[in-house]
Amino acid sequence: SAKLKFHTQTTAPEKSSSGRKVTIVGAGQVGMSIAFCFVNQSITSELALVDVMEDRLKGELMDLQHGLAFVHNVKICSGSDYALSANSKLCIVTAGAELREGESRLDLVQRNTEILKDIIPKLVEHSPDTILLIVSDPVDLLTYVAWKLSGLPKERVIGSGTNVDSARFRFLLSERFKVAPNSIHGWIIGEHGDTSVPVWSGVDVAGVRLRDLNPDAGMESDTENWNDIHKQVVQSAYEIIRLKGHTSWAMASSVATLTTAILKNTRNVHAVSTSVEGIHGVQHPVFLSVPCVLGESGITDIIQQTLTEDERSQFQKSAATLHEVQSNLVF
Ligand SMILES: COc1ncc(-c2ccc3c(Nc4cccc(C(=O)O)c4)c(C(N)=O)cnc3c2)c(OC)n1
Repeated sequence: SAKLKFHTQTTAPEKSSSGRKVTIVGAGQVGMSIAFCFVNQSITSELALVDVMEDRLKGELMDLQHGLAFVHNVKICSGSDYALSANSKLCIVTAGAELREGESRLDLVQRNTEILKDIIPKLVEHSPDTILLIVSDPVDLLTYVAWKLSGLPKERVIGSGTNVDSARFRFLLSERFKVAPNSIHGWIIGEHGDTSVPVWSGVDVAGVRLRDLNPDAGMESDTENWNDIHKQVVQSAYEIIRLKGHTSWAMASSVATLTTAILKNTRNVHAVSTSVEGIHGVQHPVFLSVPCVLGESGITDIIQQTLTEDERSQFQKSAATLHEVQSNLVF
């Protein structure tokens, strides 16, 4: 059969992986949006898609591969065998049960804990040096569960946390400031979702602090109602799910940025979920989002922000709630 003739130039064996291989577990809306983002932004040249639904995976693989002629090449493999994830620098976990009618978040976290009990040990078995990035919800609790199940050092178990919340915050601020979202510093920390904490004292554009323009910004007394923006951030996930059924694009762009920081060791600072024991007076081993420096070894440093008494107490209240739920988890 017709075969290209090579003048082979090296006797070196083909390397087991590029050192920047990424595995995505979960071929749902979020997992595949991340994969599509990776292929189009050339985030990595080696991608493994792992899930239990083999037919779905095969279709997604074929559809992604058929677009490779238009972008930088990516070696993509897929299947239900976790050996496909071997030698991954980063494993992104988007798998998980969807909230069912009448189910509470606690029920969901127990079901998803069961699922992580199957997934995490297999990922670590095939990539003992990997970094885990947990996206499944409730992300702060599931990142703690993944850390306990993996046995990895805490700097290598990261939750997507409030990275998307902070991006939504910066987008909504950009609509009022009339400048681009990536020109605005704005941090949402703590628990991803309902009880996240906006750090209003940290909102600035080119060093011009919102609190210097409006000392009441973020307070109930604020006549300009800046706090409505945080309320919109909390509501937006529910609103998007009501309107389109799920969220995907912002999370995919967020994960692509976090992955780039890790693969390229950029030391960019992102709001992601990490162990905050000893931070802002938290005594328990819980995972919440704070500004973290991301590099090739995972979370190398946490930026110590100065919080107001109110921000600090909100943060500690979230920590106490997560600690309570964690103590009821069976795994
Ligand atoms: C002990 O052996 C074993 N084997 C497989 C699983 C398991 C169960 C559900 C999984 C899973 N979720 C899933 C699969 C099927 C149904 C549901 C659901 O929400 O009903 C959720 C996913 C995913 N992509 O969301 C990915 N992997 C899974 C893996 C498992 O979970 C406890 N245990």
